[in-house]
Order: sequence, then structure tokens, then C-alpha cells
Amino acid sequence: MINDALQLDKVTGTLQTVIFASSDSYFKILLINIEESTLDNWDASEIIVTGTFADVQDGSVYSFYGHVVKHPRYGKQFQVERYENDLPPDEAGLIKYFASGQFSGIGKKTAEKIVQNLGTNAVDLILDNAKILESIGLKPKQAQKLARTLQLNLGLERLFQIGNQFGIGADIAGRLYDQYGNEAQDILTQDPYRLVFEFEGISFKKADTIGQQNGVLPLDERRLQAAVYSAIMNVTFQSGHTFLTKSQLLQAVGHNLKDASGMLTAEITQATDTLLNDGILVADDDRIYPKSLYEAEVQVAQDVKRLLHSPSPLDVGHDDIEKAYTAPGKIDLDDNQIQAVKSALQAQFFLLTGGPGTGKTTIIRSIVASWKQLVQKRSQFVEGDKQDFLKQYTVRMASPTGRAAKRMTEVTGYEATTIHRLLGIADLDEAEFNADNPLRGGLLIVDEASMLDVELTAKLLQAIPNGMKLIFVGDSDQLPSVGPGNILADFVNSGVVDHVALEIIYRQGRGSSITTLANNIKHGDLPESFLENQPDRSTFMIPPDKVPDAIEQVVNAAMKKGYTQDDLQILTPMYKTPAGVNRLNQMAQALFNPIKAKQKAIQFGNIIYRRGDKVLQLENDGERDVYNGDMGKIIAVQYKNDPSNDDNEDRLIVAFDDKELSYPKKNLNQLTLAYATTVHKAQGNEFRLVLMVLTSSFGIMLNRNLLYTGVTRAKEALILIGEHSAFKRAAQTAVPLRATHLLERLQSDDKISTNHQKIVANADVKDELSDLTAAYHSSIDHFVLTGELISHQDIDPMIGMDDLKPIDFEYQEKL
Ligand SMILES: Nc1ncnc2c1ncn2[C@@H]1O[C@H](COP(=O)(O)OP(=O)(O)OP(=O)(O)O)[C@@H](O)[C@H]1O
Repeated sequence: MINDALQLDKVTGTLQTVIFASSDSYFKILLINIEESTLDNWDASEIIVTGTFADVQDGSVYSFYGHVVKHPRYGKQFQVERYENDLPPDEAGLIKYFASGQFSGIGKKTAEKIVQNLGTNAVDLILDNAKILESIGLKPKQAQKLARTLQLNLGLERLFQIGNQFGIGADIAGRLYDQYGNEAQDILTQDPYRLVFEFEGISFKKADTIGQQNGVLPLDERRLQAAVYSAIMNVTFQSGHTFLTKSQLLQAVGHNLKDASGMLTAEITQATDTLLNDGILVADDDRIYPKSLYEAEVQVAQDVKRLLHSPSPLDVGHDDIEKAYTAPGKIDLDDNQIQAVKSALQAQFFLLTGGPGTGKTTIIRSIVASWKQLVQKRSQFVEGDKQDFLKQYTVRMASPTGRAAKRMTEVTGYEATTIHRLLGIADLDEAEFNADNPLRGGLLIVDEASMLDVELTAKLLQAIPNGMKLIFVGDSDQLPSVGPGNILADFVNSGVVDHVALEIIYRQGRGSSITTLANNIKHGDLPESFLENQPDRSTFMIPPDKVPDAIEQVVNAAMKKGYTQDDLQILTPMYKTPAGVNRLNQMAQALFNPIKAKQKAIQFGNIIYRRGDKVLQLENDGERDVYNGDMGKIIAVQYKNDPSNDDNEDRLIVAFDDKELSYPKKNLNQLTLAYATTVHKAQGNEFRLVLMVLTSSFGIMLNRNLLYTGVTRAKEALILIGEHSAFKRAAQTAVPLRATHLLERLQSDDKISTNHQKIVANADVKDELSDLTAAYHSSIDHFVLTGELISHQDIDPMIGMDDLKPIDFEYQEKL
């Protein structure tokens, strides 16, 4: 029989033993002697129970609610969603419980006194208010000690139960307990709005549900302040703006409070003022910023100005550059490219932008070779240690992603790292290198600069000492950074930083029709030849429900042509939907890495990982030097008892480009399969063959930068799968622009003068700015109307598949 209310089965039984307890989470595996259960097909007297549990005691009776699942190795077990400690229901049992010896200083007599006075509800009464024990005659110390032991044994358990009432999972309840200890329960029930500011994982909506149920009034200032704070954080961090205007903030807060009618204007303004006075938000004219974004934006502008005013001690002149200029191998650069190399050597801070195949990498090689020449020539005149001098002016290189850094190392021979590693950011905390402990070197080149958000840029620029040259290289038509800010575009459009834009595409042969397609998309449309197969590009236009079938056939055909899982990447805008990442990953895993008999496997969530799987790191883990977007391969699945396993837990070993890392259960939430990814996750990566899926079901995600970024991930071949109308809509839809004030901050100081080439005419900048304001308003309007933020989290892009035709999918889309 199923428990009707929650559709969960129930198992009641005595804890025989804890088989496993994770050292850094509340995950446990328990062996239970069943006393009673709703399970239909369970004849054994014992059951293995897994889940998140507080300090459970051997011999105690618990009721577990959950489902029977099949573990790939251990067979059937009971996965628990919630549980209860079945304390003895009668007075005699409770007296025995208090006198059992687990409460030091409490003997039978005192236990009787407690139960006689407080009844069978004694435990709840004590947990609610320990002072009640004093009122029935226990000494304060004795009362405190007993209450504390009860809290330790049952406090977290109660938090799990209370959390469960509000739909808060055991993971979050466990983290709340870690952060607030025994106060967690009080904070959650009596001051939930506090968590909106302090705790990641409780949204305003959740806090508000709890607050309202517990009688918090609609105009309570804690509620209004939390509504304001969560509105500005959500809109800025999801839409990428660094600020909101006051009226936009009012609208967004109204949405949070389900008050779009403007009834609460005075109250919301008052709550905003309090947050401004407390320094949680910052007002700058009509703009309201979260403090961290304001500080980062101001810092970036200040540091750019500082760097522009701090010439390299090498005092590089025109003649030095002419003499040092070194061509990249046998290639003759065009005039604009040569100008780019020379300007880069001359300027203190330089921007190089261009689409795929325009020569960015080639120019980086030329810059590095020329710089080396220059420094070496100078070293001849140094009187001291020449090696020291060369070290002082060495080239440093970094990129937001590990893969792009590796590519830089390969083409230049200089070590390149991720920006996180360059700055020594081990976790979310302070960077090791900063204004007080700056980076060393003469020249820093940063690739994939379009991925830099305002906060990371602020950290990076602060760490660059006066006199060190800085070059940002990127493609401004790619997706903007995931975090807030519009760094590369603001730098370019400000006109205060020297900039050369590369326009001519040089890539020949394989991959060249891809770059032409990218160029068309960049200008807002698909080429007329879009549906015509090219040597390096094919299209299969089919309805959304046929996408998985089509991908399956294309992947099979590609495998026959010799493409491996490393070469081939499926890109799609979102995780869900039949054409989304989750579904396509399952399908591709079955093709590339089919299940073998008796193969070891580890299940986490809905994914079963096996040796050979292609996996993706989902978050930055500075301590282990692995970053969001890094791809690897599972090279071993090790169970707990394997002699080579020193983690004492089942684990995966994943090989990345330059290291092997262990993923025990606690780290598995950082991983997912990577046969298919979103375009956002693929930024900074390139693949021989890209299969890009777009269908109209991705609606609001469809925009030019997404399509462009996806298409440009393909090095050799590109296959476009989905609906023609969706590709067209994406090409024709400009990405919602981001509201920032960096450009004006950069331009605000008249004292700055550089020998910059203004590539972008002022009139164009003005047009773009008014577009920006319009798009910004529409993005906020969209948010306010629908509650959906225009998120940049998700889109995503041949081989001459002559043997496959759209007709294979029995469909002709009506255009
Ligand atoms: N002036 C030139 N003359 C001839 N070939 C060139 C020229 N500039 C670049 N190339 C060639 O064009 C191709 C693309 O150049 P490169 O890889 O530097 O471009 P990129 O902008 O870094 O491209 P991507 O962003 O796709 O990596 C290379 O094969 C390079 O050798």
C-alpha cells in the first residue's frame, strides 16, 4: 500500500547498524530490521535504507518514507525522502528513554519527574523551550545539559522535518544546520527573510511562504527588504545587468510581492532606502546596484585608467617595435593585422577582436615572438642579472576556460592558465594576487575575453601592476559572460582603449563555409545557401520530436566516418525538452559508450556513469584546479572496497587534459555527461564536428549570439538539426543588451588620452546605447510580465553527410 498523501512507501523499523556515514554530508546507509512496512514485494526482515539523516542511534526506532530503488551494484534498497524518530509513545517508554544513560546526570527519578510533569509530549516541549525543565524543578545546569543533548540528537532531525513541511530538501536543511547550528530551526521559522540575504538556497518565494504561514504581516519591513534584495540580485545576476533604475527595481519588487499595481511604492522605497543606508545596495544617480557589482564596476574603470597611465618601464618606442616585429612563421599578415601586432606592443592596454578564422591566434603568436625579440634586445644593455631581467618582462597568458588556456600554450609555447589559477583564487574567497601582491611579468595576454564578467575583471585588473602591458583578445559577437557585465563590448565602445577589429576571414578548406555562415549570422540573417549541403556543413530540418532520432542517425554516420566522442559535440540551448541536453546525452551515451555486461557503474541522480563516459565539470573548483566547462573522460569506476580506492567511498576517476581527479559522491554534483551540452557550457571549447540543435520550443533562448557561438565551436564540420524557422529566428534576433555604466565611467575622465584608433564611430556608439536602453526595458518588462528572466543560461550548432537526407526523417517543414 502506498502512503496516499505523498505517494511514498513507509518502512518502520529498528536501526541495526550504520553501514556508512559520509564525513562531509549527512548522507548515510543504514541497515534496518523491519517492524512494519507498506512495501508490496518485500519478504526479507531487513532492508538497506539510504538518505540524509541526523545523528541516528543504534537500537532506536524510525519511520522512513521513500521508494525502493535498484542500485546498479547493491540491488534493491530503500531511498528515503524523509523520516521520523519514533520516540516511545507511552509514559513508561519515555521514562526509559530519558533514563537510558544517553542523558548524563538523568536517572530514573528525574526521568519520572519529567514525564509526569510534561507528559508524552515532553521531548517537543523541551526542544521548544529548555527553561520548562527548570520550572518543574531541574537545576539550570542539569536542564541545559539535557536540552543540549536532545537538540544534538534530535535538533537536526526536527529541522529535516520542519524543512520538509515547507518543501526544503534534506541537503539544504543540512547546510542550514551546518551554518546556524541549533539556531537554524528558529531562524527558518521565525526569521526566514534573513536567509534571503545570508544563505544560498532559500529563495525569497520560499522564505515568504514560511514567513506568511508564520504570521509575518505583508508590510513587515523584513519581508519588504528581502523582496527588494532578491529582486535586484535575481534580475542583475540572471540578465547580466549591473544595475536597475529605481522604477525598474520597483517593478521587479512588485512582481516578487505579487503587487504589480504599484500599491506599495512608498513602502518599497522605504525598504530600498534602508538597504542603501545599510550599504547592502548602492545608489548612483538613478541607478541602484548590489554593492558587489557597484564596487566591481567602479574598480574596473579605475584600474583601466590606472593602467593606461602607467607606461612600461621598457619605454617601447616606434623604432623598437619596427625592429622587433616578427612575422608568424611563413604567413604574410595583412596591413590591419600588422597594425594590430604593432599597436599591441605599443599600447599599455590593447583590445584585439575578431570572428573565427580572422587571425587572432596567428597575431598572438606574432605578438609573443616580437615581444621576446624586444625584451632580448633590451637585455643586452642590462648590467645586472640578465635572466632576472628576462623573467621580469616575461609573457603571461590566461583565459577564463582551461581548454582555451591549453590551446594558447600549444600555439605559443608559453604556459597559459585559467584566470582563476593565475590569480590564485582557490574558492570563492579572496585572490592570492591582488593590488597588494600583484602579478609578475611584462605582458599579460587574456584570450576569450568575451567571457569575462565584471567581478572577475575587477579582480584581474587589480592584480596587474603599473607598467605591465595587458592585451584582451576575444570575439565580441559571442554570447556575453554568464555573470553580470558587458566588459569586452564596453571596453571597445568606450573608445578609450586601443583596439583593432579583424574583419577578413582567412580560414581556407575544411571549416571555411562555417566561418562564412558565422559571418552571415553576425550580420543578422542566414545565407541563401543555408539549406544547401557544403563540404563542411549540412542541415537536417525536422520537427522537434524527430530530433533525437535524427541525432542518433547522424551520430552513427559520423562514428562510421571515424569521428570519436572527443571530436563530436552536440550543442542545444536548454537542458529540458525532447531536444534538450538531458535527453540527447542519454541517447549519445548509449551510442558511444554502450552498457557492457558486469560493467561497474555509479548512479548519481538520473545519470549512470561508466568508464569511458565523456563528462563536464559544472562549477569552478579552484582548489582542484578544475573549472566550469572543462571536459574530461571517466577512466575508472572504483567501488569502496577496491584496493586502489583511498577515498573509502565509491568514486569515479576523471582524466582532464592535464590531470586526473577523483569524484567521490560529494563531488558528483559537480559533474554531468558531456556528449551534449548547452552552448554556454561550450564557450571557450572547440570541436572537430558540432551537431547544433535548434527548435522553436527553445523560444526566448533563440538569439544571434547563441547561434553564432554554437556555430563557431565547429572547427572542421557542422551539422544543423531542427527547424529552419528556429535557426532563422535566432539569426534575426539580437541578444538583449545589458545595462551597465562602465562605458561612461571609462569615458568620464578627460585627462585620459591615448593614441587609440577609434574603430567604432561615435554615432554608432550612440545608436547602440539607445538600442541598449530599449532592449533593457524590454527585458525587464518581460520579467515583470512573465516572471521568466531572459536568461543566458542556455542555446547551442558537418560533415558531408551525403548518405543522409532530411527525407530520412520523413518531414518537410513548411516555411
Ligand atoms: N594574413 C593571413 N594570410 C594567410 N593566412 C592567414 C592570415 N592570417 C591568418 N591566416 C590563417 O587563417 C587561419 C585562421 O587563423 P587563426 O587560427 O589565427 O584565426 P583565429 O581568429 O584565432 O580563429 P579561431 O578563433 O577560430 O581560432 C589559420 O590557418 C592562419 O594560418
